[in-house]
Amino acid sequence: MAEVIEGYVDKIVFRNDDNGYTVLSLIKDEDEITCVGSFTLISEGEFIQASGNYTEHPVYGEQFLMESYELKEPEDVYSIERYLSSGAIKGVGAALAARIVKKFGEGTFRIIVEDPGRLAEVKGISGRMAMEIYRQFEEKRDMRSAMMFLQKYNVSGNLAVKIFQEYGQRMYDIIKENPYRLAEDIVGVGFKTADEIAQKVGIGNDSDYRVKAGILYVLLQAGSDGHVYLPEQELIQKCKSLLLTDTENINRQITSLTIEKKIIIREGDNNKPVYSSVFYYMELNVARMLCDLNIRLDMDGEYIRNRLSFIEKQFLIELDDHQRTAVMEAAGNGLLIITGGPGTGKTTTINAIIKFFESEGMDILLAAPTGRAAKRMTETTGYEAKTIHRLLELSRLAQDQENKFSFERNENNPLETDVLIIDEMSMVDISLMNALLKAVSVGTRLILVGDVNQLPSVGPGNVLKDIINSHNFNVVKLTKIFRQAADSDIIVNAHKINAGEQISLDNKSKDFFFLKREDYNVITAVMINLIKNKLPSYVNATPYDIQVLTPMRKGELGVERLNQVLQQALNPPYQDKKEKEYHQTIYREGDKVMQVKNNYQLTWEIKSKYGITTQSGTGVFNGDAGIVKEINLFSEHLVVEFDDNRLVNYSFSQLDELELAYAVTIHKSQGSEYPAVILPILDGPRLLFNRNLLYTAVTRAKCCVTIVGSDSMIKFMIDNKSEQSRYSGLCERIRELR
Ligand SMILES: Nc1ncnc2c1ncn2[C@@H]1O[C@H](COP(=O)(O)OP(=O)(O)OP(=O)(O)O)[C@@H](O)[C@H]1O
Repeated sequence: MAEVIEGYVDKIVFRNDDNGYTVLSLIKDEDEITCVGSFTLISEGEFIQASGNYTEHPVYGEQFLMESYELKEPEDVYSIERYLSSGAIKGVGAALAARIVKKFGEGTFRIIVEDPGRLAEVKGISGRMAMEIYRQFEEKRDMRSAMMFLQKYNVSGNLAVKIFQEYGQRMYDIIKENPYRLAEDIVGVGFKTADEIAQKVGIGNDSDYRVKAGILYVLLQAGSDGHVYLPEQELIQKCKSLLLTDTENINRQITSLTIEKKIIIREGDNNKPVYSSVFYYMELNVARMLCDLNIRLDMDGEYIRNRLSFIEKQFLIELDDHQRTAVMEAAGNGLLIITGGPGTGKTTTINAIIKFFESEGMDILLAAPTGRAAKRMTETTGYEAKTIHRLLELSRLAQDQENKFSFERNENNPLETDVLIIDEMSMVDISLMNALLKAVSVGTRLILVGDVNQLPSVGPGNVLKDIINSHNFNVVKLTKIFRQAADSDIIVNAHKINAGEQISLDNKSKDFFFLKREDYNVITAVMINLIKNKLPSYVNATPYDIQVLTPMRKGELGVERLNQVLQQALNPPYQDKKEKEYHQTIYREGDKVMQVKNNYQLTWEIKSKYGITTQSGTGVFNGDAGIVKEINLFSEHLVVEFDDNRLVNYSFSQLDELELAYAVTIHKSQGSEYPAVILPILDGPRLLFNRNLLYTAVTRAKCCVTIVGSDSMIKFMIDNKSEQSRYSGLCERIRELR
């Protein structure tokens, strides 16, 4: 049986803004009661009637666990004054509250609502302020009504606040007429949520708003599959199965969206590509800016050759012909692309290029698309490399709008450098490329380095491949595997896989092993043994550094199941190790986890051994891996330690940004390197099991690759050249500009 208590909210002791979890002290007949519960909207000074039960917290003692509450109008002058002076109404402090109540007594709230102008009769309140008091008073009430209204549509408290803040009272009309606007205007509302609301409101399947929103949603989804556009027929088919409406209706709304300039159709092109306009202009810009940068720069060839010989002597290195050409082209062109597989001398070439420009007294900047790749570039060149996001100085983050960010460095404030070298270009998608190129002014030498055979970027586009295939720019392909690299079977096998040649699985190698096992459970048991016992000493690393990479998310050998099994084996429940279950995943202190989306707002700090913060910053990126250091069940937070001892606090409601990372997909592993990689390869979708995927997986390992599973599947993957195709028009856009 729930108990009911009444009192004033004296103080909000703690509030988690993400999930509304609140600890407050309530004054009831001069007693102070600690109440806890998830309520976003309770403010200090309010008089509430709460129902719930008293519980005993092991650390904090007796608490009242609130299940629900009702806001009561304060009934007496004392209460009214207390409410007004609580800070609930900004600009009204204790003295002013006392004067208002003295003047209007028990009728104060009625006056505020019905005749707010009269508040100006009180000394210190202008007519303007009177209206402001009214507005705030009403807004609180309105916000509550809005939340109650949205609750009918299963909209969470947090989202309801966002919706109300965006639209105010217009919210009711928008929800009744076109809830699909929510999907456009509010981060956190997608087509599916809007569609659910629309159904409850009674909006029909064929509604124009619905069909339009559906078309935009399908294009957005295509983007998350890596496509920059969709051919018209494919778009229509996808819309039909999503919306269950007829082709004619879809065609009509495609036309309408074209007129509104929300989408662009390339009528003349083969498969009639349909772009969301944002992507279309990105692609056009990238093509144009690349062509603009691609100018000949005046540098005497003989002079460069001499300088280079000098550098080679100085650093005791002899570049091969391709590498030398790369340095010459880098010096004489605004734009150069260098591509090659592992061990073909890309890093050595980058270093020679840096030395050359440095000896010319030029400014050089280095960057890579991910934190890990930037760190590696720093290590191999000895110069600081930043992530592209940092280089471009990410800025002005609108609250809660993690996808809407802008860069300080752009066409109006370009990077001040003579040379810019970007590594791991295969991971750069069309929107990052667009942002990058905007910040590079003509005359700067831009050098793009990458391995075109790696999997394409996670985000939309096929940027590196398209640039190379356009045959419009200077490209140096490095193909020779240098002697030192040729000693490594990881590198030799990677090149074989890429060339479609079968690899030897006879275990005569020192760094490439194959264990034939054909049963899921046996494969898992073998992997656990490798991680716990065999590999750490072999590669001189901790079990944490040994990474399982798998092609899939689902299935017996998919990321989801493997993470459960590996967690149980490598970090089982233990006495006082704290845990938190969230959406069917258990996070436990000591777990290996990975951030799965870019979050530019998350703050990190580095602490000294005395616990003092010595450095702090923002931004945790997709693919960053760390360890759960601490779980605090009371304040509902979890602390993860990432590379370089960066500590990041996650509220429990942010846990969907983290995944267990004992196993990760090969796609997610791009740009990372691990001392040892274990690949469970048995069976799965044929389209996915291709050469490209195996190549990317193998090239993630520095010291040792172990494949556990089926040799026939490995053979199949090497033979399977089919890549999942991506719809991207960058190559054509570049060619059009010739
Ligand atoms: N011109 C050269 N002469 C002799 N050895 C070279 C030359 N260029 C590179 N190497 C050696 O070949 C190996 C691979 O070179 P490097 O690390 O530059 O290649 P990479 O393409 O960057 O490789 P990865 O992509 O695997 O990092 C290194 O041991 C390097 O010292």
